[in-house]
Amino acid sequence: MKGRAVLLVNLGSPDSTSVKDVRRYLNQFLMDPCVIDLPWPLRRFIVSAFVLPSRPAKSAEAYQSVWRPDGAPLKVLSQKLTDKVKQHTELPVSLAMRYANPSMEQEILKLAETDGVNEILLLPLYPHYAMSSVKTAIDEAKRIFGQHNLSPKLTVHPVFYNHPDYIDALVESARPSLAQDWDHLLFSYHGVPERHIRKDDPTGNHCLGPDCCNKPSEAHKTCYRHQVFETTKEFVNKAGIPDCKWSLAFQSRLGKAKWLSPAADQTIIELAQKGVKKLLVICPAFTVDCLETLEEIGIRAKEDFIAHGGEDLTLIPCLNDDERWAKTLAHWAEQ
Ligand SMILES: C=CC1=C(C)c2cc3[nH]c(cc4nc(cc5[nH]c(cc1n2)c(C)c5CCC(=O)O)C(CCC(=O)O)=C4C)c(C)c3C=C
Ligand SMILES: [Fe+2]
Ligand SMILES: [Fe+2]
Repeated sequence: MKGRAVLLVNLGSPDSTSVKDVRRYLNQFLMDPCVIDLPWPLRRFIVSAFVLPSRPAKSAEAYQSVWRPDGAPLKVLSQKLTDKVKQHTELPVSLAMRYANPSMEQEILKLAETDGVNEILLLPLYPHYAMSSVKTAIDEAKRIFGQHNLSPKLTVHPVFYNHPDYIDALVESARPSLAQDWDHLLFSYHGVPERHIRKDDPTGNHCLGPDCCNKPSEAHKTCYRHQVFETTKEFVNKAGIPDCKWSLAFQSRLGKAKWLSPAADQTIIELAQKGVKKLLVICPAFTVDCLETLEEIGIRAKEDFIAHGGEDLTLIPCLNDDERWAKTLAHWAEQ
C-alpha cells in the first residue's frame, strides 16, 4: 500500500450545457471504439450523419433540466464523493473522467509526478464490467502509461457488483426510500448492445438466452447481464423484497442494434397499465446520479408513468457521497 495513489474514474459530462460543448463531448464519447464498436470509417459516418446533427441540441436541453449551479451532476457529485474518500485515507486520491474533464491524462500525470508514488490504483466507479465503461477506462489508462513511459505501476480495482460492502452500502442508502409506501421496485440498469457482451466473452459461446446468465460460467467475468442479475439478487435478499414486488429492465438504448432487454421505458408504461400506482426505481449501474438517472428516469420516465395511469414514480438516489460508501472506497483503496 505504501506509495499507492488512487484514481477514481467516472464517465464524464460536457463542460457546459451549450450545444457546442455537448457536441464535442458526444463526439469524443461515441467515437470511442469501446462504445460504438465499428470500424473507424463506419463509426465516423454513423456519428457524423445520424448523431451529431440533432442529438447535441436534444441532449443539451436534457442537461439543462438537471444542471446544478456548480456544474454537471455527475461531475459535481463524483467530486463530493472523492473529497469524502480523502477524509478516510492518507493515500493521495484524485478524480478523473473518461471523457471531457478532468481528463484521465491530466490526473494520471499529476499523480505519477507526486513524491513517493510508485503505484496508481485505477478504481472505475462502475459496479459491473462493460467494454463501454470499465474496459475503455483501463485501455485509456494503459495508453497514457505507455505514451508517457510512466514509472509507477498501474493496478486496477476489480468490479464490485456482488461485493458485500457494496451491497450493504446500496441497501442501507436505499432504506429511507424503501420505508415509504410503494407498490413495485424497478431495477433500471444502463443497457448495452448484446454484441458487446459476446465480443468480450472468453468462452466464445455465450448464448444470452433467458436463463444462461443465471448459471455459473467462465463467461461471467465479463458478462454485464450476469453481473447486474447478481447485484439484483443480492439486493433483494438483503433488503427482503418479495419476488412479486420487483422487476429488472435496461435503460438508455441508442441506435438500431439489439440491446439487452426488456427496455426500461416500455416496462415502466406496462407497470402503469397493470395497475402499479407507486413505483420506486433504483439505478445500480450508476454509483453517482447523472443525466441518465435524474432526467431519463426522474423526469421523462416519471411523466410517462403518470400519463399511463401511475400516481408517482420515486427515483432512489445513487450512492453519491454516502458516508458508508466513501468509507468503503477508502478501505478498498488501502487493501
Ligand atoms: C452506444 C452507446 C452507449 C453505450 C454502449 C453506453 C454504455 C454505458 N454508459 C454508462 C454510463 C453513462 N452513460 C451516460 C450517458 C450516455 N450514454 C450514451 C451512450 C451509451 N452508453 C450517451 C449517448 C450518453 C450521453 C447523454 C445522451 O445524449 O443521452 C452517463 C451520464 C453522463 C452525464 O453527463 O450525466 C453515464 C454515467 C455505462 C455504465 C455504460 C455501460 C454499462
Ligand atoms: Fe451511457
Ligand atoms: Fe451471461
